[in-house]
Amino acid sequence: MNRFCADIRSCVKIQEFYFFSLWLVYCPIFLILLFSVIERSFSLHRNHTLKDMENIFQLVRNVIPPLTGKRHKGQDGRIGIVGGCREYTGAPYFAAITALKVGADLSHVFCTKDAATVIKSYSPELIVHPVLDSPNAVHEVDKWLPRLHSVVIGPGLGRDEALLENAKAIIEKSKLKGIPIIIDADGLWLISQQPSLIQGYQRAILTPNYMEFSRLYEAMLRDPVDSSDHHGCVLRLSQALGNLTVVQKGERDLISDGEKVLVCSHEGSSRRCGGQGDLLSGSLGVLAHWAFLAGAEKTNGQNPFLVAAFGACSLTRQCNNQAFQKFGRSMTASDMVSEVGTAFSKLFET
Ligand SMILES: NC(=O)C1=CN([C@@H]2O[C@H](COP(=O)(O)OP(=O)(O)OC[C@H]3O[C@@H](n4cnc5c(N)ncnc54)[C@H](OP(=O)(O)O)[C@@H]3O)[C@@H](O)[C@H]2O)[C@@H](O)CC1
Ligand SMILES: Nc1ncnc2c1ncn2[C@@H]1O[C@H](COP(=O)(O)OP(=O)(O)OP(=O)(O)O)[C@@H](O)[C@H]1O
Ligand SMILES: [Mg+2]
Repeated sequence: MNRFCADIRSCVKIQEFYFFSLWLVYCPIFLILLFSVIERSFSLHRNHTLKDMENIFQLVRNVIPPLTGKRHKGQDGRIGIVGGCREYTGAPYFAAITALKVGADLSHVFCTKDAATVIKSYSPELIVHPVLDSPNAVHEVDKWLPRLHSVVIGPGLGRDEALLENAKAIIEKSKLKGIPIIIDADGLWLISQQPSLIQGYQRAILTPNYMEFSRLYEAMLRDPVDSSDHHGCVLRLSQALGNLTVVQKGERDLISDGEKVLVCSHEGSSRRCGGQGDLLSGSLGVLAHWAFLAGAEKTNGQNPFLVAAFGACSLTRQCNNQAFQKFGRSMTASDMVSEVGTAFSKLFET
């Protein structure tokens, strides 16, 4: 009986040993196969995304006007910035100077009287109109509109009722002339109070940050933002506004015209100082004009405002990346402005 039990025990041990050796042989093979499948699917996804990004970069390159001796001052862009009040003089400056550094020929700022001298003193390159709080503000800006290729409404505008009323009338005048309009900052505050002002005007691009997006979304969809579905939210907001272009800024920028969602995750940095969105809206002022002018052939049939927005997001993030490498934590929006030229060449001219 003892011997019988010993036989059974040794038999069980042999079986255990057998299964253990099988496990030793097959487990690594299984793991290698599993990892190779996972690796393959990730790298396929990565290649796919990189290829898509490269295609859109190429479309941005296509719309950039070549620098030739045949063009006269003004042809590459006359951009208007509507914003700048007693409290905020930095925001319209960052937007306007970025427009120039991206390649516009002339950059106009329409701001309050208080802000004008301050903004002029930052830069002799800007043309500054101290009209926004004057009784005939709308007429004063309207005089210039036929000469402007795009307008950026909102950086540093503030929330004074009279200024918002003037901004509203300037948006209406710009729409009548078919001018591309970029709406940012307090301009978005105005739109979230009165969405019909811009609804259905497909030459408009809205550039909300996190907070501005939530306000707009709640105003239009009567629901809070679904934080598990960012793509769906930006798509729905664009659709609700009549398929105009929405750029939701954040860790990744999501850009939608209600049909497509482009993602810009170009490497920036973790530094979140104020003014970065102003660089984005200023550069978008120029790129929207260039893409709109270039026509469908140059953008391969893609919505020109999607292409422009992708270009502006990539450029802003590249400026952020370069400035952060130089200055680290002390980096500010002015340091990013200094990087516009090299960032632009690196992304679009190499
Ligand atoms: N140098 C200058 O002159 C500059 C002037 N500027 C001008 O200032 C004006 C107001 O613009 P704005 O962006 O500060 O106003 P608004 O939309 O109310 O947001 C404010 C609140 O939103 C929140 N918040 C924001 N992001 C968030 C996030 N990711 N995740 C979560 N929360 C987030 C955050 O809330 P908090 O953290 O404080 O609770 C924050 O306080 C406008 O004219 C603009 O052009 C700027 O351009 C900067 C440079
Ligand atoms: N978490 C993040 N990581 C990387 N980049 C970001 C992040 N958040 C925003 N950005 C980038 O910073 C730029 C400005 O976005 P932001 O949300 O700061 O705008 P904003 O609040 O309007 O800025 P401003 O201070 O000029 O008003 C965009 O180009 C965006 O891509
Ligand atoms: Mg902003």
